[in-house]
Amino acid sequence: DAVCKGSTVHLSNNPAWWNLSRPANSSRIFYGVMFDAGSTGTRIHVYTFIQKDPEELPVLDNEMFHSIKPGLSAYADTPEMGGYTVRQLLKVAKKTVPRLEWKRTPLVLKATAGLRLLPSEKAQALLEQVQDVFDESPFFVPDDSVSIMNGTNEGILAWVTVNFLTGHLYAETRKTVGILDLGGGSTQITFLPKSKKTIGSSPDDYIARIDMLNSTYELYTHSYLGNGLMAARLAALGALGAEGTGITYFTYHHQHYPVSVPGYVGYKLCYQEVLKVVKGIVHQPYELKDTSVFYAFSYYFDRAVDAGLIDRTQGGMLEVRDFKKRAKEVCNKMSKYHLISPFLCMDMTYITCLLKDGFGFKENTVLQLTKKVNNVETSWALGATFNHFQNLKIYR
Ligand SMILES: Nc1ccn([C@@H]2O[C@H](COP(=O)(O)OP(=O)(O)O)[C@@H](O)[C@H]2O)c(=O)n1
Repeated sequence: DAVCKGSTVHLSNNPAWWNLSRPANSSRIFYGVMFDAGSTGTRIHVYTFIQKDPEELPVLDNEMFHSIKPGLSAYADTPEMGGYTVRQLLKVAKKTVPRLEWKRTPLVLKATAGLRLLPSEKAQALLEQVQDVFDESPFFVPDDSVSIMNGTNEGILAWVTVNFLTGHLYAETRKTVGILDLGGGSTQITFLPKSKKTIGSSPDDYIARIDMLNSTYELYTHSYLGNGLMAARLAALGALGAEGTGITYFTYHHQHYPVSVPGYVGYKLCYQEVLKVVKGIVHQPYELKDTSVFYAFSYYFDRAVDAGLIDRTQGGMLEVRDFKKRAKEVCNKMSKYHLISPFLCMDMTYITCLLKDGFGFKENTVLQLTKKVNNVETSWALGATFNHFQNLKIYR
């Protein structure tokens, strides 16, 4: 299957990892299947792990990844069709996991902002359909395998994934990287504060403790529901009213909105409008100045590609000011960029506003834009799999 190409992870910058020789006879190979039911799409991750020592984190040997659009919430009124999309994705797991391993390979699905924002009976109907598909499958279905994940865990688990894949969780230095995730419905920020003041000056529910690899980390983390890129577009478009020129359709949360995209508003006016979605809502952590590097993915990555700031396959390093500079160019030269996406001006301006006036990043903060690290998706899904296998404990 050409779509489902696998990959092997080499963590060459990580001595603890590197020193592991090829699996001896005592090593066990096992698999984990995690579904990410996001607001804009559903994705399957099939992980192959090698466990040498039961006391240590397993080695990730391979990830098989496949995604489809739209997300489950698009089937709010036809939940059985939502179940069908999951059944289609399950074929990837059947192809990847050897038949003999099926009955001990767990299937887990976690839904994010799309289902959080639906009326609960509609969300439940979708989850029940997924549960039926899982129950009919030949795989192992643990208790609580189909659920809506809370936003705090979404941020923490993405932080775990990125720091695991970059080798930071093994290093003695306790140097880690922060993460910025911009989804369609919600957005997450998570980092390990260096200063006690950051923890002291944060609302209690912004701090979470996790145990992993014999270390405890006290993390700053928050998920803003309604501040994902599509949710923010909707809020800002409402604010801009009908002063625009062309009519276009904007589909979000299973609704098609005929919107008049402003022909020319310019960066300043656009910034004023998106600021209303951010101001007074986003908490600014005390310390963001020297928190080394932040990894930014999802829509941060996609829009940086669309705006020509980074290469789609390579990703790259940007500073916050690069988003601002390009947002101005896109908004003030709409004719050049309008063809790429009528929303690029608004999206780039929102990202700039969220980073600067939202979180309070400095203009020279470095953002590492990444889709994959060592060929594995930067997503909460890997961290959620560790959490499931009890290699990671979260306390709140
Ligand atoms: N494994 C993944 C998952 C999401 N994404 C991107 O994340 C963005 C949307 O995230 P989402 O649909 O999960 O949104 P939320 O439900 O988290 O708000 C899109 O840009 C996706 O392409 C990705 O690049 N890789």
